[in-house]
Amino acid sequence: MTIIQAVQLRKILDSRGNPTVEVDMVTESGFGRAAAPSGASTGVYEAKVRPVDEAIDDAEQNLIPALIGLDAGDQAEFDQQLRSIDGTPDLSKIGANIAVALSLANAKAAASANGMDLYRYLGGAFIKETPFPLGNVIGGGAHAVDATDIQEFLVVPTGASDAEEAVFANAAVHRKVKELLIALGKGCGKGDEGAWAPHIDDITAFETVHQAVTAISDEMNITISMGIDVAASELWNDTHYHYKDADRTTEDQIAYIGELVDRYSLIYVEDPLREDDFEGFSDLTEAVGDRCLICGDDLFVTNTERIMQGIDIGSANAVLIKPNQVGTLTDTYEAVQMAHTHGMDTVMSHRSGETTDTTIAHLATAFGCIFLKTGVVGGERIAKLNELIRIEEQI
Ligand SMILES: O=C(O)[C@@H](CO)OP(=O)(O)O
Ligand SMILES: [Mg+2]
Repeated sequence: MTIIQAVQLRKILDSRGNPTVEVDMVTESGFGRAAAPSGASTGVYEAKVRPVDEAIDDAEQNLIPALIGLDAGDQAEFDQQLRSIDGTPDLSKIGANIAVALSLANAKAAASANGMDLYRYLGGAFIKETPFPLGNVIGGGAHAVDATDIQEFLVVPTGASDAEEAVFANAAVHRKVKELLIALGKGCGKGDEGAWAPHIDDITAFETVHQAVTAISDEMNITISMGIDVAASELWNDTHYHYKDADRTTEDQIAYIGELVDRYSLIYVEDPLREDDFEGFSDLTEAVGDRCLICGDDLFVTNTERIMQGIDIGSANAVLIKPNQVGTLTDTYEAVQMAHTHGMDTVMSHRSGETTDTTIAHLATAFGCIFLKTGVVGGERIAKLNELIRIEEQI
């Protein structure tokens, strides 16, 4: 049923118009398709992507033949094969883009051969809830030109009764933000992930999102909370965090983020400090971790060794999970397990360069992540949000 019979690789478009890899995997009675996403604000410790054309050529000659005949139902063995054929710690030989597309397609082929949806196949019989969507409504940083310094101003309807209501609440906030920006004379286009990308300072962005959240909370009668992804490595210039209106030392940055958490009741802060500053993260978590999730993205890069380093000194209370940062589903699963075992929450996340692949909605549900971070609008974002709604309907 699950013996791999054929694997096809192809180059497809991603949401930024760049090429990416898609894999079709066929087993005796199953089919799985998955595509690799890509980041703009990538962490330096992420697994390494290879240029698509050469990576596909190389894989067709040197990798795919070794995968034919393997059992897609044995995910750990499949991923181990990828790792041993690659032979590098960062998957730079076969390319993490090839690896992640193969690894996810393998799981989907196995699920399909078993006549199951991926979330059920991976999550088992006791899965009974989906995560809530966490989406950015204003953004800048590496995702838009001339917009905010902070990369993502996020919202999550923590008081919604289910994920479907939450998805629509986020969309309503996104619409309200547009209205408020136009009223400010700051009407604008969107960044890579569908968030508004106005030419405003960060505090104006906070105030605008806060106003939008308050209005929609009242209208829908649910609590909607705010969060941010600072993507601080992008602001760091060796000595300071460089904002358009200020330079902040690490101490200043920790104090500033702490103030923002209290001023805007932020429940989620991702990458408040640069990707090597485990200690700075720990100081911030100590200060506000009782009321806010401090989440490591570039800090942890979905890598168990780095997550363990953070656990040892209390760097964070949440881990961002991006399968393509680490390259295989087995490694992704182990990262989630390590986080949960140590009392940390996990947030499954899209990348800024995406396709209409919906796999992360299934993974987030199967793995018990608290949030699915995947934008609010835009075809490649709503593909995942709509899949979340379908999954919720089934469980
Ligand atoms: O920083 C992030 O969390 C991601 C997704 O929002 O951005 P990118 O994919 O560009 O790394
Ligand atoms: Mg991030």
